[in-house]
Amino acid sequence: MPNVPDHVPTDSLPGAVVKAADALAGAARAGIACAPVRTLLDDGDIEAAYAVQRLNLRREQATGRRIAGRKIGLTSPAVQRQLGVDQPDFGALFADTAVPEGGEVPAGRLLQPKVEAEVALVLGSDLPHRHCTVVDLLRATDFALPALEIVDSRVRDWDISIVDTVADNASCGLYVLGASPVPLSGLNLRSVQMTMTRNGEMASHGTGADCLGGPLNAAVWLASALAERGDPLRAGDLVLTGALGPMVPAAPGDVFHARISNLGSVGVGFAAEGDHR
Ligand SMILES: C[C@H](O)CC(=O)C(=O)O
Repeated sequence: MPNVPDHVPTDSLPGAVVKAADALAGAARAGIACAPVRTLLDDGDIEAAYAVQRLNLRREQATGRRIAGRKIGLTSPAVQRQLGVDQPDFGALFADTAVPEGGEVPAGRLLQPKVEAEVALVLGSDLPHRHCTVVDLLRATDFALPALEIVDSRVRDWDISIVDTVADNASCGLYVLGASPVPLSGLNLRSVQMTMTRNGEMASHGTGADCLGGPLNAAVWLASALAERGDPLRAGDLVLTGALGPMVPAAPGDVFHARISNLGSVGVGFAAEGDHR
């Protein structure tokens, strides 16, 4: 039995949900990816997968970790093709998973990292409406930033279905924010162009429109989905709106830089193997 905090009650949850949550939490703790959890849950049961996600988030919060915002995943056709899924999902971003702009990801911190570039939004007001509109979102957003999300999977070889990735907190790993916040006024996020290099070579590109037709559409979808579940976005939340282009696997020693037009640039490195600072 994996060693997971036992002070979050699980009595009211189906056994399969607890078993899947234990498998993913155990994999994260041991640093050894597990078998897909879709075999434990009913085929395509996305709500059960969100129940798994919520249980493990509650367990982490019970250890003192703080949720700083949300990520949207699987927004771009390129990423959907890479993973064989056809709908967006969401997960939670912990405050302690932020990497400073230009910083380095320590060796061994993640199991199977991949990097993607996206638009981040920071909210100045709550978004409590089940039918959030673009206007609600525009009024609630303080500023945008370029971001790198370093996704990771606790499932062996990224052998994931939508159920696996939702259960696994939408494959969250770490994230990096650019240094200069940009107000939304005058900014057309649909038409921004993203290019990302790995070790100086072009590795991924896309446009704002590649993210569910525009990062604001993705954020509206998220705000409505969370309000519907009674856990709305709040003032101060960070939202990673989803990849603008394909994810790129990261190896020790790699350096990534992304530029998003009108937003700026953001970069991160991966420590060389054996460099466990
Ligand atoms: C598997 C991840 O959710 C991919 C992601 O973060 C994205 O598409 O964005």
